[in-house]
Amino acid sequence: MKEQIQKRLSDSKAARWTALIIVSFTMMCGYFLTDVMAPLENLLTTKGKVVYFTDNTSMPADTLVAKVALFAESNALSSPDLTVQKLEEGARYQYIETVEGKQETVEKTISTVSSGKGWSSTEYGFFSGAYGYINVFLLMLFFGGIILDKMGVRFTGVMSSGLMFAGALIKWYALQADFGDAMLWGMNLQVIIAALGFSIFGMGAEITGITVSKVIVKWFAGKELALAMGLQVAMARIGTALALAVSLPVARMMGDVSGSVLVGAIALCVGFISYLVYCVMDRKEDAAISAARAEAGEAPEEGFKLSDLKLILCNKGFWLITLLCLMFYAGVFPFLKFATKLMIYKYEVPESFAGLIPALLPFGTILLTPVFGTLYDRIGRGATLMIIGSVMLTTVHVLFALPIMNYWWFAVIVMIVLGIAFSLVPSALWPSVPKIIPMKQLGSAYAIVFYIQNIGLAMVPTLIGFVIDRFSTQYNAAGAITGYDYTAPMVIFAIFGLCAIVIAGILKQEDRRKHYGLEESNIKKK
Ligand SMILES: C[C@H](N)C(=O)N[C@@H](CCCCN)C(=O)O
Repeated sequence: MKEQIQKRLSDSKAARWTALIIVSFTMMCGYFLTDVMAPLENLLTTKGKVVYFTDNTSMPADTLVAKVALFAESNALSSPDLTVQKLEEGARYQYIETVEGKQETVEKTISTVSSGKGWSSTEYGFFSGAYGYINVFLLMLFFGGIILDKMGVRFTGVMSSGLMFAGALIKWYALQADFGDAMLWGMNLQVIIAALGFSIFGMGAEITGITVSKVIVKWFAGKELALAMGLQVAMARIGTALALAVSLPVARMMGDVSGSVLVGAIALCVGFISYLVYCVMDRKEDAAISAARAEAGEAPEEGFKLSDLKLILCNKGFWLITLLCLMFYAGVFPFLKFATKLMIYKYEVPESFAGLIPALLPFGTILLTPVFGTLYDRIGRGATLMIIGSVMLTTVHVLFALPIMNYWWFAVIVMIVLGIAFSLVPSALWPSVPKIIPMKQLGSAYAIVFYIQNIGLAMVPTLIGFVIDRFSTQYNAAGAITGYDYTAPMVIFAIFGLCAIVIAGILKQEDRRKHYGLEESNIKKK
């Protein structure tokens, strides 16, 4: 038996960590594209051009033109003959601004000018939720799990990472093209085509996600499984953090939001190639497994049967993990899509820096997810970690909802707490699935968890976008938007957190009854 174990490629530390890095890189590129539009919400929902000044403030271009004209008129200066088209980077303009109740003449220099798209918050919410539409409504994620268990990680991974790339290209095409006023289903045609691209991308990203999970279990079962999953999630978070931090600067530099998506599409092309490299390793690992089995006189492992689905679906522990995943992630990923604008309007952070505060969230998790993963590997307590994380998530959303402490530093502290919660739950949740479901059904099991989770990822942004348009947007007498009150959307996010606490509590009880081992360590003593 010992000899057989030595022959597997995954028994080489270097080989299994290399495999992990390669597949995690592909996933990281996917996460970059997933959140690349989040910091651009303000730009996407502004009509016409937006000017960014060197002092990191910004304003719609037509507002600046009007203010400059008004300044010239009230100071009896000759009219500047300025139009939005004539605004130039590096040019200085004077106008009147109300600072702390007093009117002051300010002089600002334009840093960059970018094109807004004039989407409504509902359109932005519809577009953000599109990530999950094909997965949920066409059951593609569900079928993706079956394809994974039937066809294996090589075929499925190549197919899904190819879909991510194709979806990103469609999204980029939609954003850089001009569709004029063309409408479909009551929405701008650009929104619909960009959403189609994002849906295809989302299908690829989720199927790649379950494939990568199966790859990690294949190489790390009985070894550093939670640490490996934690590191994969940490690399994914680097993708999210980079998206939140660099997306707006890139869009400003390239003069249009499509520039950031193009960078993501290029990264995905590299991610696709890196998965092809993993396939070479996987083929060798499979050959080693088959050879070792033949040598030991063992029959090849039985394949996945559709009847296996019943075993998954009848497992109460599995459903609790799935529902916890739905509620917890509904409170995090959709929140990130709206967090930059929350920073601008509730905490008065200049738009140029506003994306950096939500970016703290994934940055914190880069370090903490593997740390909590190691903790779970060594001392267990998985169900407890999930309860603590859910309590933190709820507290954070309640704090964001309350009309108190509207200071940027408070938002930073709360975001760091959210980062800890966002490390605790994923580092315990994902390695707990193989404790409840056997390896040969794992692809389908992860697919069902992801499927249910995607219902939240698809519907919650749409719901929040609608709630912001309907209940949070404040207007002046002339009908222009003056600000946003985020109480209602944040209360909705807090409710998801509350549900997560209840479910995590029941899961811990169920673990005590069924002995899944969620509170036990992962590393098997030899
Ligand atoms: C969005 C995706 N379905 C997801 O849930 N991703 C998780 C990581 C899943 C890792 C499973 N081994 C995340 O926390 O980003």
